[in-house]
Amino acid sequence: MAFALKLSGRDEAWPGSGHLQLRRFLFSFSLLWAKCSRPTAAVQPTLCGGRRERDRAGHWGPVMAQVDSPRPGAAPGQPLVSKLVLLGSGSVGKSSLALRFVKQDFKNVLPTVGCAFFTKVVDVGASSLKLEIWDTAGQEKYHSVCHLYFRGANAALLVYDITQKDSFHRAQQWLSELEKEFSPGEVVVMLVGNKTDLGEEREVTAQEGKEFAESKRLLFMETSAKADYQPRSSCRDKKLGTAPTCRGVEQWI
Ligand SMILES: Nc1nc2c(ncn2[C@@H]2O[C@H](COP(=O)(O)OP(=O)(O)OP(=O)(O)O)[C@@H](O)[C@H]2O)c(=O)[nH]1
Repeated sequence: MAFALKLSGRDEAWPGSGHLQLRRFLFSFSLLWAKCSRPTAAVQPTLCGGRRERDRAGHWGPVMAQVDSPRPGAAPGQPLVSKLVLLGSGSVGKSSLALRFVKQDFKNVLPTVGCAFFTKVVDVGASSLKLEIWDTAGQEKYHSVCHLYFRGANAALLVYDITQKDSFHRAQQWLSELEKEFSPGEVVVMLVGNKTDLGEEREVTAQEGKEFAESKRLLFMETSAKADYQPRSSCRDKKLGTAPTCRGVEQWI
């Protein structure tokens, strides 16, 4: 697939970058994945705190407080496995974010065809985490097949381009799609506003993104795959900040 070609799609060692912003970016991603990791054991435990009802306000969103440590049942030394899916309109930067994450690189990439898949093993605290990353094509013509790829996901990044209001609305529609596919609390969702380096062309304020994320109880951050920028680490979220995994990763960075 196109993205597999673009990114090679193979396991890579955790890069030992000393770049603070990159670390924050990776920290957020690692934490997100760690929050919803599952062991490679044959019988998997319920993911992300299990199936939950909507709360009193009718919110649908991740219940993160329950998923702050590796799932029980993983054999010592065995990596946890987590499936993460990237969703969003075409050209919002999904592949670029993945490329930044996997290879600490940014370059012009071709539009994804269908879906691309690759893996990466990272260390989070004392545990290893094998990330199965599914980068879906954002072009409308691939919309009908995307739901095939996010089935079984533990986490989803809903990516929009801060310079394209439409892409922000589209990200909200993707959330509705996820709601049809998953039970409340079954998947951790992060809303990601990308391309902050194009601030002068901004059409979606950080406040708008934050407010929507909060209204749906999603994680939220803004990024720039190009500038390697992630100013608002979701890991500073109060709930997450007290989680053992978060503390472990904070020590590590
Ligand atoms: N300025 C800027 N450009 C970016 C950024 N991230 C991605 N781009 C550019 O945006 C365009 C689309 O990036 P992709 O990563 O292919 O976007 P995508 O969401 O994967 O697109 P599809 O594969 O069509 O779904 C490319 O020209 C990238 O170079 C960013 O943070 N800042």
